[in-house]
Amino acid sequence: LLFGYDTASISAALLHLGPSLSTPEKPVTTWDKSLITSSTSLGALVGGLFAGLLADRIGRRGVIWVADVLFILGALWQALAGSVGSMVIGRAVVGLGVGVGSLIVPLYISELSPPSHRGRLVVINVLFITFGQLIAYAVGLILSPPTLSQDLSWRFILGLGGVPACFQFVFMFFMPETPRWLVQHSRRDEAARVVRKVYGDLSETSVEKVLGGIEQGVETVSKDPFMAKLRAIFAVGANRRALAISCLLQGLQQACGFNSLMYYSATIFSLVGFKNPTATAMVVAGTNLVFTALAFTLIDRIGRRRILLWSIPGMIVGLLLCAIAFHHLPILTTTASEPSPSIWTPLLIIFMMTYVAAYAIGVGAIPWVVQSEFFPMRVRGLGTGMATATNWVLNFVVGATFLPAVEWMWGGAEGLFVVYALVCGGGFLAVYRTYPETRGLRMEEIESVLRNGWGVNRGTKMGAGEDDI
Ligand SMILES: O[C@H]1[C@H](O)[C@@H](O)[C@H](O)[C@@H](O)[C@H]1O
Repeated sequence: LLFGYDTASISAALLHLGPSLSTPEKPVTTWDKSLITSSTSLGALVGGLFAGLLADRIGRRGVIWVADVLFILGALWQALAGSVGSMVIGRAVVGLGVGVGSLIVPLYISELSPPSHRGRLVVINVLFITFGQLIAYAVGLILSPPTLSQDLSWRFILGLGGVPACFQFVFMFFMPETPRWLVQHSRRDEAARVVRKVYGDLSETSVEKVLGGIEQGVETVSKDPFMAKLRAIFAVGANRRALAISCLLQGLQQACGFNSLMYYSATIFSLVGFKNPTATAMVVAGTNLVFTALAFTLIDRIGRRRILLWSIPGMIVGLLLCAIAFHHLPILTTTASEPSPSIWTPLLIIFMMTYVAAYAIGVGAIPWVVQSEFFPMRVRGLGTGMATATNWVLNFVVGATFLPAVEWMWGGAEGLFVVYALVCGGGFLAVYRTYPETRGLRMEEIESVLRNGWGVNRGTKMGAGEDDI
């Protein structure tokens, strides 16, 4: 929820922060706005890279607390910012929190949950990201002028991100550490207590079995120095393929341009003359939430691969239709000018909803699931870290280039949307050729599929079992 709120709240805030952060000599420019937006992604990249290492030292719970502190500090900093520079710092601090959260929360969920529930629980995480984004838009709508003055509105929209972090900070005292980390730090009794609590009615022999499995995995992991893991991830064919597919999917999730809508949809809608751009932008966030919920129900029934192969063509159609609509829409250069009524305005919303729906049902959620189930224990930390980093690097590129690209190319949003469509086309081919179906397969079966090379398994075997949690 915090990940979602803090990445999306910028959409409404961007509409109002200009006058507060401008000086007579230096008004806030498009570049400043891009920098303010994308500093969060850059912070997230750095945060994600360190989170894994920290998680092994101070525990998964400890790192969630660290993320909360960053969320709270960053929110306060943004709310009090007086210049573009200090705003960039505030957003980068929040970004650190987002990056730490984006790595640690799926890890925490997957280490704590029984393997048969892992995929769907990771989708719940994405569902909450999209819910946080919707809340951010709703808060943006409610607090925008005239409810609050222009200066107070964006300060409250961004500052409120600290509130859920305070709640989580307290709630985490009532949550357990993961059994895997406890075993790794020779706290076996506590680990047994957590396993009993999570699984409910497990017999003592089964608890021992689960703990035995964890111990085996932990042994191989802790004996490996970092360089050995690095070698293993590139030299072993199955690991290399797992890494390539995870990074490919995370890269596609961002390079398809979705977050340019998430961050800038209010700006886009105000440019094409919508009276209430934030309300209109809520359509984007709402569609994302609803179709991520649908993904939750479909992911185990239809299979990851098949959903992706439906999702990407839908995105391409949506993007090309948006490009056509942009081509026909005049761009307003001042907020005072009135657009002439045009059929393309409502059509643009419908086309964007098509794109967002197609994205949310597959590309929006599946990369997070795949990276949590593809890597064997030995390289899991490193592999998920690298895939998450790929996500944030491309998130940064898309966030930083959107406004300048639109400004240069305009009527150029259409050009950019065609570029996103081409990226999706490449993504489709890559997924079609390389990504094997893993629905219902156990960890070791996934490994054997990956060992045997690209795209060998199009099977649909059901019945997830236990594995090396
Ligand atoms: O899975 C999430 C989700 O799709 C969000 O809506 C998006 O903003 C994030 O970048 C992505 O990682």
